[in-house]
Amino acid sequence: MSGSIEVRGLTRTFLTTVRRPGFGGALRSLVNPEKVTKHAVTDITFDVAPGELLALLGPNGAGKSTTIKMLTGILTPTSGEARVAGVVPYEERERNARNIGAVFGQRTQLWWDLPVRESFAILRDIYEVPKADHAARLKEFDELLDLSSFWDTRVRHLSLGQRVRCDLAAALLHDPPVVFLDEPTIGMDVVVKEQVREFLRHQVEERGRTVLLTTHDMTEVERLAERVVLINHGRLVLDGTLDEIRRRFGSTWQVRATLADPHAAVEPLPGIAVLRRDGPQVVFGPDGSDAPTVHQALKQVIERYEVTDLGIDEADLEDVMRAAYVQAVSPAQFQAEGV
Ligand SMILES: Nc1ncnc2c1ncn2[C@@H]1O[C@H](COP(=O)(O)OP(=O)(O)OP(=O)(O)O)[C@@H](O)[C@H]1O
Repeated sequence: MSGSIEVRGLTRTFLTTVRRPGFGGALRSLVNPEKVTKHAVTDITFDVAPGELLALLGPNGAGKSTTIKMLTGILTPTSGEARVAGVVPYEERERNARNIGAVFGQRTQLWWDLPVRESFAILRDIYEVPKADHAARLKEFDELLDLSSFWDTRVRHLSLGQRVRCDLAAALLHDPPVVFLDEPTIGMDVVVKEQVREFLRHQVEERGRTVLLTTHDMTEVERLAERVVLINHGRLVLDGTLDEIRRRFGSTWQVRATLADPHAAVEPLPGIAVLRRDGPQVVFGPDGSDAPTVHQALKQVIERYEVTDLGIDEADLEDVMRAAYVQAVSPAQFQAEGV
């Protein structure tokens, strides 16, 4: 089954009541409530290919969770449409549920008062997973997530990291082609975070699952995603690979090379300027909007010059994304420029 995600002009508004200040205001709101329309997600279009992991990024309140809720069938869009593994999620909720796994890092979907293993058994029955398949998957998940040391514990007594690992396993026990993860590693320590990332990488690379992930953790994005979609105030402002985004917004890399021949002539390379030269020490930097990524620049420098030592300084992804948020004010402009 193809695990693609197709999103076309997806829009969701909420009608909310404004509370007027003070006691008199509260009374007036009761008698004559003032309604305002909140635009949570506006005209969002993107695709996720089968077997791809896409990071959906944006500041607090940007509309990430609302988007995921529409794709998991929890919310119906105001307009636009979406297909997940060929199914319109909010029209065929049950069919969609069989095709997807979902983990919301902030809350569990397991039975709070049951030992985890019993929750797994209930899910096996709900999804009608054959016993042998269920056992094989649990074994695989245990090897990757180390669950057996606590899966006889009630969910309410698990630590956050243990609970989310169980949530991940529970979400994948029925072998869905598409997985939605809304801040799965929030609040975890670095060791558990890394374990979860390794697990996710395995699910994408070895099992071919399609993953849509939201996170505020740029290390996570760097480790897991090749492509990101950035939304701000409910609108898509950027859709591109990390390389493209780094090239466009992270133009602060430098390559420091020590030449074998201190007198060698040094010239600029395509998209690469010579920033400084001091004997054998040469510092290269990006030149213009078509500058290569730092890794491509490194390759060009090594191919062109004989060097005895190399170093790189690169803007970290956090800086790059900050620049992207600030600059991506006009979605039309960036789409026109093909970013
Ligand atoms: N049920 C609702 N009723 C009214 N407004 C809502 C509702 N759900 C979300 N919103 C509003 O829609 C906007 C988008 O919210 P959403 O939760 O999708 O953002 P988010 O990008 O997931 O944020 P965060 O990173 O903080 O989780 C926010 O302004 C939020 O207040």
